[in-house]
Amino acid sequence: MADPGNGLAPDLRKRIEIMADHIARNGAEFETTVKQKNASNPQFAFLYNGEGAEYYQQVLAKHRGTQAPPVAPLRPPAPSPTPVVPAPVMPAPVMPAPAPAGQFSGMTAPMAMTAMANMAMPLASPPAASLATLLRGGQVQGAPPVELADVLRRWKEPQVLALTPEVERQLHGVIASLEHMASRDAIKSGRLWIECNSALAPHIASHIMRRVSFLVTCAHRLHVLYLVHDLLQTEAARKEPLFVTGVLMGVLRLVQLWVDRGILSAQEAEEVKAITMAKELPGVLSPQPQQVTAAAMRPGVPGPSQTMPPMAGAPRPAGAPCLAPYGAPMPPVPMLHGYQKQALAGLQQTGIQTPETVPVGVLASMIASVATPGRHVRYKPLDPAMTPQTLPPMEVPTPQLLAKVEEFYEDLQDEVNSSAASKGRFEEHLRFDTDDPFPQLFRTPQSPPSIPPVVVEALRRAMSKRAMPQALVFVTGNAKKLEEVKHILASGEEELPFEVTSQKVDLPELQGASTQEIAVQKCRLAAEHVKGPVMCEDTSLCYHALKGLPGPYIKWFLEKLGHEGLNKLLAGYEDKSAYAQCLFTLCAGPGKEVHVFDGRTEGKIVEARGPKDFGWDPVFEALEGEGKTFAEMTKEAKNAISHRGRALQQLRSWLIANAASFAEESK
Ligand SMILES: O=P(O)(O)OP(=O)(O)OP(=O)(O)OC[C@H]1O[C@@H](n2cnc3c(O)ncnc32)[C@H](O)[C@@H]1O
Ligand SMILES: [Mg+2]
Repeated sequence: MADPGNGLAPDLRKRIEIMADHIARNGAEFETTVKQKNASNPQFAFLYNGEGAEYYQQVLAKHRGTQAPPVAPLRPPAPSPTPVVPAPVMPAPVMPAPAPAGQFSGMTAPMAMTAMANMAMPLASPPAASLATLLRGGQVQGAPPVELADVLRRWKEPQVLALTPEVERQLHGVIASLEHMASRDAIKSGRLWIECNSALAPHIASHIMRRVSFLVTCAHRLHVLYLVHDLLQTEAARKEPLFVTGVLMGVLRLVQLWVDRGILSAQEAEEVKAITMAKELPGVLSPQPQQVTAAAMRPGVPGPSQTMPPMAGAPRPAGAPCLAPYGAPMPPVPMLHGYQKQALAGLQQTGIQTPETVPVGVLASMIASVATPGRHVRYKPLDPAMTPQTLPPMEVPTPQLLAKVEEFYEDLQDEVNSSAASKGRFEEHLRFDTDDPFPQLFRTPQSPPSIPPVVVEALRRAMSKRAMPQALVFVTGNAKKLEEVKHILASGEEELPFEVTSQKVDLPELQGASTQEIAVQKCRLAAEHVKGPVMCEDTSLCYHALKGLPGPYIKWFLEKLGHEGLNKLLAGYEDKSAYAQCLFTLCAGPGKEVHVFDGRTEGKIVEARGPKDFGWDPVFEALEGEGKTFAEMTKEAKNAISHRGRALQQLRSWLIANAASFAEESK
């Protein structure tokens, strides 16, 4: 039988294998929950018989030691507020829950949970538990409903045990450090501090529990909860990422993690959930404002309207004992269970609820009721190992794409022109207002942005330049030629869309039937030598009287006869006319086609005049040279009419027009 995993993308296979492993270990309810959470997530389509479903069933069956069921098409479960609750599979640990092992055994689960209950504000619902049940806020089938009064009877607040002023001050600092942000560092250093003071764990726990009630903002309370959570997590010595979204979901998931780690029993967790979700606590009276104030003014305890200065201990009343003996009960503090807006002194008069005045549990319930399932996306930091660290290579734009870009801008421009009531109005969009640093263009919503032609042109050039080979090598052994070529390219109106470099190679002086043939052969040799795109140049001086000779062999004639000899060649002829010919050749690489560009300048052979630094320049007087030999002319004047200038102009135009295809050919 074919392996259903074959053909799946490696990351999908991996995802399926991990998921199957987790589901096999955690049971059907876990699977149900994961399915609900990922109903609209295409990455988990295999859960509801999308891509990879067969492989998923196979891996799952292997884990479970069963036969994979046939994959029938299913629809992803629609997120429902009242989903079907499968039978729980996790055995509920025996109560009371064991305190976490390790040095911080003094911080019992009930203590931590009582602290949390204070933060979250109370009340009831059913017992028993599982992750699925908790997350769905549902009730386990057949389980009796939780009696809230009963829960409260069993979950008593622990006694608040006195701390030394110094420890109290330090604890104050730990909690204050979480006021604005539960940063990883703040939580970690808080946990380390608690672990260092593990001998005082029960005292610290009870102080945290009491203080949490008085923290002014819900966020601050939540941050302290994170600290408690971190502590318990570390104690349980197991790390696993949270993957639940939303405030309430986060809290409930936290509770479930504690269940998973044996810190809480499932029963306890369900009770905590009941308390967290409750809008009111039965039979718990709201404290009188003065009680709260009195409690708030207790040594080291900030009042409800006080903010905690970092690392600052509250003043101790004069004459008060510095330190109650460890373990000695402190005077009673008011019960602060339940949703008690009166506890927030100064705010009860307004009747206005703000996030700061609504306790965490109530706020979480509100958010849960308005939040659409699946709308929240859990924040997940990017994993650098899975994130590309460099940009992908830039695609070379094709000529068609470039044409489309230009077309687009043209259309845009047409649109602007036609939508403007008049030309004048359009121009107004482009005008800068002297009082307004921003041009109208960027302010008028009805006018589409106009891209100035100069920008379009620059863009086109930049793009076509990028499309060019890295360098086009001008192969020549003649420094004077190179100098002229550079000069001509630099002074041209249109920039050559690639970078010209040069390489001095003395190629063999070939002979052939025609100047064209010689030039083509030379260029092929050059491309072989450079192993890339090249351009070459061959110059001839052709006497009409001698039927084109010396032509391509002018180099030898010049070397052997000099300027005088070049004149003497025509001594027997009336016709002193000649033309200079330049053949530029271009080749994309070894074995590629050679393109030839032919430039000519008519003139006559005269006695040498002018500087003698470049070939036969002193003896050639161009017809358009106003009586001057090439040697007597300025560089600009010569290049404007020269054989070289003309051939190079043709080459430039061709390359600009065929930039992309030449680049493609040169690959
Ligand atoms: O390496 P390559 O490019 O072949 O350089 P080269 O000096 O060998 O040049 P040619 O084979 O094209 O030979 C042409 C001869 O004409 C000379 N020459 C070329 N262009 C010239 C110009 O514009 N004016 C005067 N003399 C020129 C050049 O110095 C050579 O003696
Ligand atoms: Mg040569």
